[in-house]
Amino acid sequence: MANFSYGILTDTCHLGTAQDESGPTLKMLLQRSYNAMKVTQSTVPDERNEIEKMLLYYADDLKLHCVLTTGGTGFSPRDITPEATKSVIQRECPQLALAMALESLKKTYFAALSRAICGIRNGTLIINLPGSKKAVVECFNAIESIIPHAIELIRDMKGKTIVTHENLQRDFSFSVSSKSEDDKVDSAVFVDSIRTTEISDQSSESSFIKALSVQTDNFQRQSSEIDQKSIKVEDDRKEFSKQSSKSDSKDITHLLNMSSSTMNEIILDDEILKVPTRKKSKAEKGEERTKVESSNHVCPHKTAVIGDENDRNSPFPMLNVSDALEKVFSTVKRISDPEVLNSPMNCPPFRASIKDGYAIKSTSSSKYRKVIGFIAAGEKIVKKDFAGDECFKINTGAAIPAFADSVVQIEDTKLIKEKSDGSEEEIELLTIPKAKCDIREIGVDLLKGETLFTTNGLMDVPEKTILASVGIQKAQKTPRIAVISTGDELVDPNEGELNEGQIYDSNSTMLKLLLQKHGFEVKTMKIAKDDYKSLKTCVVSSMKECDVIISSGGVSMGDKDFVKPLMKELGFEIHFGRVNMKPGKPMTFASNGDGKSYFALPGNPVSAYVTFHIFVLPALRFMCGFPKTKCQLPTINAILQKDKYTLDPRPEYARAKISFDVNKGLYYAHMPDNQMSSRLASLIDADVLLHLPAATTKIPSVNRGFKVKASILNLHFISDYQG
Ligand SMILES: Nc1nc2c(c(=O)[nH]1)N[C@H]1C(S)=C(S)[C@@H](COP(=O)(O)OP(=O)(O)OC[C@H]3O[C@@H](n4cnc5c(N)ncnc54)[C@H](O)[C@@H]3O)O[C@H]1N2
Ligand code: MOO
Ligand SMILES: [Mg+2]
Repeated sequence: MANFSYGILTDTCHLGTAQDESGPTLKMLLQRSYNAMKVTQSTVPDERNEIEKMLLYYADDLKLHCVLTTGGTGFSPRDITPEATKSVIQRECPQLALAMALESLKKTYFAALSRAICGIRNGTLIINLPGSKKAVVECFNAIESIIPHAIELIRDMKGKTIVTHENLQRDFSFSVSSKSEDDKVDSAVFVDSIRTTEISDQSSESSFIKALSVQTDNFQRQSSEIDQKSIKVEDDRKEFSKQSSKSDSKDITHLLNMSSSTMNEIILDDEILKVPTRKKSKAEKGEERTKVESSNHVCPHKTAVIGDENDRNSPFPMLNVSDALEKVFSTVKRISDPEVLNSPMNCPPFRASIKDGYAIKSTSSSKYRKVIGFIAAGEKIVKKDFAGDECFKINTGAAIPAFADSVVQIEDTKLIKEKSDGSEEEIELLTIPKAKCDIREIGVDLLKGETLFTTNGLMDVPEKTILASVGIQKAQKTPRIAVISTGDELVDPNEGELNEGQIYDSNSTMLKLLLQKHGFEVKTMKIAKDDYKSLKTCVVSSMKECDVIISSGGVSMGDKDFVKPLMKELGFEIHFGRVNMKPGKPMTFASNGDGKSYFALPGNPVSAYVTFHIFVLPALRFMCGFPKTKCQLPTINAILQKDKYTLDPRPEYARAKISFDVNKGLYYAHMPDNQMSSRLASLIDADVLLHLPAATTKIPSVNRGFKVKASILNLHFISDYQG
């Protein structure tokens, strides 16, 4: 995301004598959500011309990308921010104000008393927000994800616009596909690759242009603000439309990604085809899936097809990873508002010596100084006055005597005389002392009242350490998490021997340790039997204690895979039940009205490991207040060191080792052949997850030298240094 410049203008009318909390909160939100580096903040009195002047200054002189006002939007005679805004904007954006109003009205009817407006002046987006801190947070959250995109549109940043717009359209997006499995994957991959913005590295040029073409078509239809000129690559487009037009309407229906509301328009090569909305399956209606699917067998070649009552395919549309992740981000709730923590004390709280040496008076010209005392760290401040030719021996970190103004380090002195007990009596200064030398002044590290940092639930070592340094004890605020393993075959590795047909439960250990590794605690851990009642008891009791449930197993097509029907029965909305990824296809995510999130990971251990990193970890970090940009695993680009790898029809997260060529500054990915999702051994030495694209008819495999994005799994992610 580009780093845009923001302005915050607080109308002081609502403040009275109180301090402005909304402005700083807003600044924090901008920094947290967009990593905003440039935020200009000021307050204005509730005078219309003053507000207008500041808005003009922000827009015309500073040319800020976006200005957010807080306060002055109400009904009282002093509330004139909307009027001031109206007089400077050239184009009004009423739907932005509506988006905020709709969100606020969910919280309180009093939101109807806001007259906030939004609009554009030249290249600057101006947004009125209410005055109260709480309302500012609510309104900002309502439009958080749309502001950068709005700016891109205003500034006519087309390249970015296409990518961002596609992200924003996730609820209405879909992958256009054709009859053959390969071709279907082909177009889905293009859409995914462009959406994840890693276009240039991994796609061939024509793939990229083709993807851009598909994207552009969709995008252009939905935004009248955007240049209508389409990007055409004739050959690719012809082939694409030829394949697409082969599909009958039933096929097209199956291929729609119906992740949210009923999408019944599909845009295909300049035509809008109306396709019938698919009849809901019993499972989607919340009826027990066992009745529908108890004897299911699904042909593996049709895994992306959405089933209905007449066939045995999964009724859940298969989302691509980026859409599924966006769904997670837009569903899970931040567990606490960010809070600015200020230092309750000065650091250091007293003048401290920076060196082991002598505390002296720099005002004295005496070369020789009598040593009249010894001051160690931790001792009280020596308050008594002393003569210019006297000094105190002092240790690093000890309090400077009240009447000393300088420290001379031991190295710059010479011992002249010792007492009979061996202690120092007189020294000679070898340098001319300067005032304030080697003294750490009060508050030089931190001033009382100075901002320490903005909290999020999950504090890292520097945050926890700085709190310790000022004596604040603050508990982490992380979600309460339940981990549930499902399966009749599972035996707790700490208990009992295996009988025939049984295996040890390794997912519980894995998920617990992964959560702990990333700073989260597990509140409850359970193993549920593969029967509906046992699973229900387990989930219901976990829901009482926890905000997040992470289960593994029981989400695929088996007649004992009860997780999805149970979610329905317990009132969860299933946001997705399949994802186009390998491993991890049956990955499921649901939430309920009480703000509980349920991540149902596939049972295969490696599938659970991968889906944890791709979905659960980012969600938990997001809940704790991290900006989206800091929720996912960090990535690098690596060069594949493998002669030929046949790509899967699904985009694959392959485990690989990384070596680093120190001279060339390049990362190389070494990928073992056996990537089976049951093979936990593939995780040993796995430094990264490679993002391998799905196979297409044109690119069925990748070779040595293929540049691939890789998500870093471990702190020590370089197994070998070369050169
Ligand atoms: N007809 C179809 N069958 C399957 C499909 C499909 O699309 N159609 N998808 C396959 C994929 S992909 C995956 S992944 C698995 C996911 O299955 P479930 O989430 O339903 O998990 P289970 O069936 O309960 O178990 C799968 C596998 O994992 C082992 N397992 C489960 N829990 C644990 C644990 N805690 N520790 C260690 N190992 C565990 C379990 O024994 C099974 O071997 O479905 C495919 N099937
Ligand atoms: O996609 Mo499943 O997660 O391979 O084993
Ligand atoms: Mg299963």
